[in-house]
Amino acid sequence: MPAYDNEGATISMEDVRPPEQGISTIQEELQARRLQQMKSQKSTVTSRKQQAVCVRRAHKRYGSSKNPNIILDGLNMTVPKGAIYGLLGASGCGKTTLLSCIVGRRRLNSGEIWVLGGRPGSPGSGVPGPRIGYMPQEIALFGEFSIRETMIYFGWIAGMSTARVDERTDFLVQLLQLPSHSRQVKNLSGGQQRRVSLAAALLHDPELLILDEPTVGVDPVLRQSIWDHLVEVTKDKRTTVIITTHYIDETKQASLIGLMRGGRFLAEEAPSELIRRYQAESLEDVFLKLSVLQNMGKRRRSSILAGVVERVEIPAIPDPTSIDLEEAEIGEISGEFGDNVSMSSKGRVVVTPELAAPVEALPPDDEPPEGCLERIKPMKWQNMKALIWKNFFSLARNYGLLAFIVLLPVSQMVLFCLAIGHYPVGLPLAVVNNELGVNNTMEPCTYDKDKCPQDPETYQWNLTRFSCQYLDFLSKKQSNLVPYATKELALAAAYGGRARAVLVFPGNFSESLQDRLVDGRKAPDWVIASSDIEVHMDDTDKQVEWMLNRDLQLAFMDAAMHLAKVCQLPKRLFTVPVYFHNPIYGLKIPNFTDFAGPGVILTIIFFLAVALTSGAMLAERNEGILERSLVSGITGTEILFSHVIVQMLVMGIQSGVVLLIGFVFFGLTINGPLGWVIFLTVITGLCGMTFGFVVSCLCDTERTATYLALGSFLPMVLLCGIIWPVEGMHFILQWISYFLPLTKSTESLRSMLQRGWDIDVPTVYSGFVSTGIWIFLYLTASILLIKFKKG
Ligand SMILES: Nc1ncnc2c1ncn2[C@@H]1O[C@H](COP(=O)(O)OP(=O)(O)OP(=O)(O)O)[C@@H](O)[C@H]1O
Repeated sequence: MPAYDNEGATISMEDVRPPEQGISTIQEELQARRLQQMKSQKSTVTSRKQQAVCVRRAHKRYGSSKNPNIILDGLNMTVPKGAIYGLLGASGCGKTTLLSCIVGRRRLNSGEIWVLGGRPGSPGSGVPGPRIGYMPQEIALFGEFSIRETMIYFGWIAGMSTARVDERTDFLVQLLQLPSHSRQVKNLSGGQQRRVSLAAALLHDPELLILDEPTVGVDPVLRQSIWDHLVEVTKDKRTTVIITTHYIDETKQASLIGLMRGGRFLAEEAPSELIRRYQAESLEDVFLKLSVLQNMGKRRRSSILAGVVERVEIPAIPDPTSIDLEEAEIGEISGEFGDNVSMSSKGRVVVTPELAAPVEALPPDDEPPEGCLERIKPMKWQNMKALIWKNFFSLARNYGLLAFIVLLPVSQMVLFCLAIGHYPVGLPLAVVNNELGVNNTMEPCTYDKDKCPQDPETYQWNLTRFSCQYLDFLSKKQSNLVPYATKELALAAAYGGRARAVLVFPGNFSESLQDRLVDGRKAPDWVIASSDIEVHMDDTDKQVEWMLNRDLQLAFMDAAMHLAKVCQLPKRLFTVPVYFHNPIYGLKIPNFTDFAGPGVILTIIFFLAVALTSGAMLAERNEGILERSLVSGITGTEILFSHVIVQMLVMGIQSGVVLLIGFVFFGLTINGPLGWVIFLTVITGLCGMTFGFVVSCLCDTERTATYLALGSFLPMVLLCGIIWPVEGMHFILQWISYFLPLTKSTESLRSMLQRGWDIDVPTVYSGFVSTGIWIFLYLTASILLIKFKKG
């Protein structure tokens, strides 16, 4: 009767026992079941709640439903209170997955789990929480912490006083032969680190100890003393232990052994029972026999098996009425062991009578399903204290990170202030000045600066070499004027990339200009044409083209004003009749650094916070520390808020550094309220931090987090009005831009810094409001992701 078939490689345990014995045992068993059904039963749920751990019909798969990787396939497990339960199985068979479902960190796809009388994760169950001591497979410790600090962290979470932690630490250091408590975890050997991890699980004397391979890298003597300790703590039945190990023989001291294979238990028996049934000398022998069965491959017949396993019995049911009815129906032990062999048996789960716990007060029944918000638990002071302390010390001990925190914003701000927004100077301009004659490149372009070309008596004008006057003023803005003999040569230089613009002055430029200005009505077209400066520009670089254009026009205005001045005429007589007064806000000479400064400051603070926070969170998660903390009873909300508190300090330092460099050292304009400027900068950092939380919750690895952070960086910089006004974007992008976290805050900061506006102006306060909303959204998203993104 194969209950589990693996590609036709099923070997039933019925195949390996004498047929008459198999039949009689089954008949007895069926009769016992019928009897049991007729007897009055304890409630199934109540009996399950009285076990330390009870798993029923557990199904768990990874991957999509189309391509599932089934890990638990209808698994049943019963761990009585006070037992040491050895969970064995081939590597990758799902032991860790089962344990993380038990501690409430992963959810089953279907099935039920009771842990210490409650459902993991349900209110009042205490699981996850200090009722459990969990040692995960990874080291899951802070490398920078000493042994004592590690114990203080986990002890505080478990609600212990520091004095009690010290007392227990002394005991555990001795028991587990650890070095001095002041040694940093990162400087310990792998085996020592595992023992510290075990000590952290044992520290608070939990009701249920879940130890995932605690004896890896531990010498046999110490391994024995660990087992002795486990036996000791389970003596009074207050503590239950579930332990996974690859050292099979050490589990002979366990009360029960669960052999996992193919998503179910192959056997769940007392070790002595297994040894008896397989008539083996030791557990190693039992497994050796099973391994031989495995090696025999896909052959079904018991003739082969019989040679190896002389006689295999179905375990008797110690007391059929002691097992709940539903369990009896599904209590078939089935599964496989090894790669090719699967076995099934009508065996019973052995519940050793002496291990059955006395009836005691049980946690309240599970409450009806709650809404998302109700599931977010309030923060506990003891947990916050431990987390803030841990975050602060992790930071303070990491000198490289500290240097990064301070030096990165410094270098970025210095680079921005030095590199961005300044006027391009020294651009090569090709000048063909035909006013100087054929030898125009040789002849010095001079003019009498103080002489008015108008005769003071006759008022006749005699304007000469105005081109030189113009070039003199132009050279104050752009000094790299290169003379060329002909227009063709100058254009060739521009086409060859050796000149950014070509200026050509006609031969009679000054004369024609004079005719045009003095009596424009009589000026023929050729006079108008030859009074123009001919300009050919390389427009590839728009920024350069605009600045050059402005210089060329301003140089003419300056030269004309100078002419008016020396002739004692009204200063603006010859200028374009459009007069620009001092700007209402901002500087008369446009400064791109001032325009981009606010956006760049906020971008630096925002993305540094994203990088730091997501990096810290992912490191914590990938090293297993986050998981372990969550199992210890810390909530996602507490983790996030503790990071917020410590990162606020970092944010304060970074904001101070960035603002100091920008405003004090590089003199960026600051006309507005400094307090609000600092506050906006800090809350933008906070917003970045919360975005970092979302990134770290969404991504599983640092690499994907980096991609996501980088992927959001460029759109943010492009669309938030940092380097280009939002009004100049496509109207759809303008809409998108208004919904991005840095748009409103950049505009707000710019208005405070350059316009000097205060918080009561809508443009200013909308930046604060928008940032606040984003913080709330990001924080809520991360809390929900931490809460619900399991397994
Ligand atoms: N997060 C995950 N996503 C997808 N597959 C996973 C995930 N975690 C584990 N698995 C797969 O589930 C299977 C069971 O893994 P698990 O870690 O539970 O095994 P295990 O019995 O504890 O192994 P070992 O003894 O080597 O620690 C493995 O095939 C593993 O690759």
